[in-house]
Amino acid sequence: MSAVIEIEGLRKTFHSMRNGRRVAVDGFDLLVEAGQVHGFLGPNGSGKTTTLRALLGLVRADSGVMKVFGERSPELLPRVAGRVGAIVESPQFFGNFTGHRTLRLLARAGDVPISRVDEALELVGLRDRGDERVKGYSLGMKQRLAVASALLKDPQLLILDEPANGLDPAGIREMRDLMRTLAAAGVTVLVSSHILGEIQLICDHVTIISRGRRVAAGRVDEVLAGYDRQEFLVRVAEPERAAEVLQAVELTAAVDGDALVVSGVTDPTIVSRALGEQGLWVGELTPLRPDLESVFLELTGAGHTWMPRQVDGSELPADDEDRAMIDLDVRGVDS
Ligand SMILES: Nc1ncnc2c1ncn2[C@@H]1O[C@H](COP(=O)(O)OP(=O)(O)OP(=O)(O)O)[C@@H](O)[C@H]1O
Repeated sequence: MSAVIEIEGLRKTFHSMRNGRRVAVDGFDLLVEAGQVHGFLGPNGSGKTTTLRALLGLVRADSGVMKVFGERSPELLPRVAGRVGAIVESPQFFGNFTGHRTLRLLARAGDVPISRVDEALELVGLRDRGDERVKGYSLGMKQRLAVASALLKDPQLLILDEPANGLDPAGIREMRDLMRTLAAAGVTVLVSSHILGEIQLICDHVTIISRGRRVAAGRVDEVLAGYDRQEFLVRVAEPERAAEVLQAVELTAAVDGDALVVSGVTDPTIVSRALGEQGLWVGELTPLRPDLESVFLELTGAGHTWMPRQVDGSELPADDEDRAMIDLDVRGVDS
């Protein structure tokens, strides 16, 4: 699979009179391969926008190597710019223009055939609303119009910074469907978000950033599997006695309300057999799979004291700040 975006050792420091020196991105790596819908996940202020801006040459990096379609960015980005659509800063549209007119103007300015306007509107599901003024659009429709503007040149790579920000669940669902449509059409998508449920539903790959550093990367299912504690929820009469029975067969069992959470279960029949032999009949035995939310909380240190680590197992340098509570939006997204 060919690399579409490669970032190695990106570092960016901001200096301001008011806040002094602030390291926004600190030796960050990212690899996005062709055909991926890649989630770029991190809490507020973790460095996502700065990374994307540096990649696109909107802000100058201190150090690091960045490539888009194999070309050094930002120096040689113009060579591949025609293959890249990006929305990193929300575009402002004229409210009095229709969606169609807005895109026609952008198409002319970008030397794109006007026939692409209808195609782009169709892709984002605005074909029927293209003749309405933008000021009458919902926030979700405006976001989709922004995506349509990035799709005008029929890009092979689409970079979207927080496309679901501020959207209601219906808007998020529309945005998700749109990204799936684009992926099915062969567009590689990099989408940043701090909404975990969204990334889990939309993306096949994920890179998690915390305080400017990569703390995990890989296929979403593999990242999740790395944090599977082989836990099961067990519903049984007399959960306290059941916990003792399971502890006697060297399982870790904790009473949770009227049920038990048992960890380290390699074979669930061991649980049902051990309990059945003591006359405790299992009413429910459900695997508790980790979701991105719990993995994210572990990796970024909230609520846990162990060190965040990379997917390759290497530890990151100790830094108390990494364990600080983070401003995390754990909104779920209904499918
Ligand atoms: N122009 C700037 N000047 C000074 N500091 C900045 C600037 N841009 C970003 N930062 C700081 O860099 C850090 C990373 O910010 P960034 O916007 O990249 O995070 P983010 O992950 O995109 O956050 P969010 O999810 O809230 O958009 C933050 O501490 C932020 O305050």
